[in-house]
Amino acid sequence: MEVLRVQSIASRTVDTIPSKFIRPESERPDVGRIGRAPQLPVIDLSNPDQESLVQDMAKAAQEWGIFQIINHGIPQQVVEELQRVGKEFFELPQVEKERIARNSASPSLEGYGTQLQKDLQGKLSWVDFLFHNIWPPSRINFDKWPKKPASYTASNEEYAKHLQNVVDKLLGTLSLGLGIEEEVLKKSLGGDEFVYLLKINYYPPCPRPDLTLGVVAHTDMSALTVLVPNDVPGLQVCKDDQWFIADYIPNALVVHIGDQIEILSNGKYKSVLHRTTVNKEKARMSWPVFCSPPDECMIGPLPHLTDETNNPPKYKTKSFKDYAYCKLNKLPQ
Ligand SMILES: O=C(O)CCC(=O)C(=O)O
Ligand SMILES: [Fe+2]
Repeated sequence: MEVLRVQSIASRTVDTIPSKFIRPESERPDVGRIGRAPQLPVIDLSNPDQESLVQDMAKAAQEWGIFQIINHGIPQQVVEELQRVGKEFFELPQVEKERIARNSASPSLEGYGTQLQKDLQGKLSWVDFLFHNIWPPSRINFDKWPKKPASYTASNEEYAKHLQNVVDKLLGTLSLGLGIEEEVLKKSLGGDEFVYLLKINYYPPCPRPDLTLGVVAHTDMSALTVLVPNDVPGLQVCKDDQWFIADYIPNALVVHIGDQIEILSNGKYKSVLHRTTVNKEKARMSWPVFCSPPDECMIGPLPHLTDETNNPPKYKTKSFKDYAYCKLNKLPQ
């Protein structure tokens, strides 16, 4: 069955978009009216003063649930390679991309595709994507990795190798920020079985960016997400019930706190509500890596952080697999 991709629709539309992409007025990005974020918190991962690093990151995770990291140790050229090969993949002829299309009948998210979640209004989003795991090796299925360009595999493996150090540092620092031992969050999330799922979002240019959204408002179901953006802005974040346009500084990585860390922290850290807008002239792209516990891992508020009388658990304990099933099917948790 042929699936129509947003990229193909975009290449045929000049000044209108199909009605399936038009969001109800209350959901439109409303770029003219909403505010610009003062600046997403910036965390310097190379800060030698551990105490201030811990405090700054914990504050950002509590107040925003999202921050940018600089001096993260991933060489710029490794990030640029990741971007280059991903962009080249999306610029291939459609038949080439369809070779690794996601099988919509399979429970796996991996592969090239369009629209993942059932939208309650039956609306579509202005984005195509590619999903595949990049870590650990036991979770990698190269059948869903592009064969073109030829350097795709090496560039993604190199990025995954560097990313692990960053993720370990983030988890360690966030643990200390909760007043618990450095290794607790990582251990609770499956330790070395922690799964890194790369997504590439490709938002084609859109003649009516005022009417549609790239990704609709959501929180990530991961534990945390580390994202490389391209140079086209479009991320909006919700803080204290207000939407803001988020600006980020060049070469920073954007870290989202996801649902699993909100749950483990018993709500102290916030899973950020966010969405994306699209651009009239340029393709926007982003490379989030969703870092999540393995399917059978049980996640609930950490016993270190709760007590039945003063601070009872605010969330149920359940396997990540059950959590993900409810989230993707919009069922109560
Ligand atoms: O493109 C972005 O900046 C964010 C994408 C996103 O939120 C997602 O894919 O979950
Ligand atoms: Fe997201």
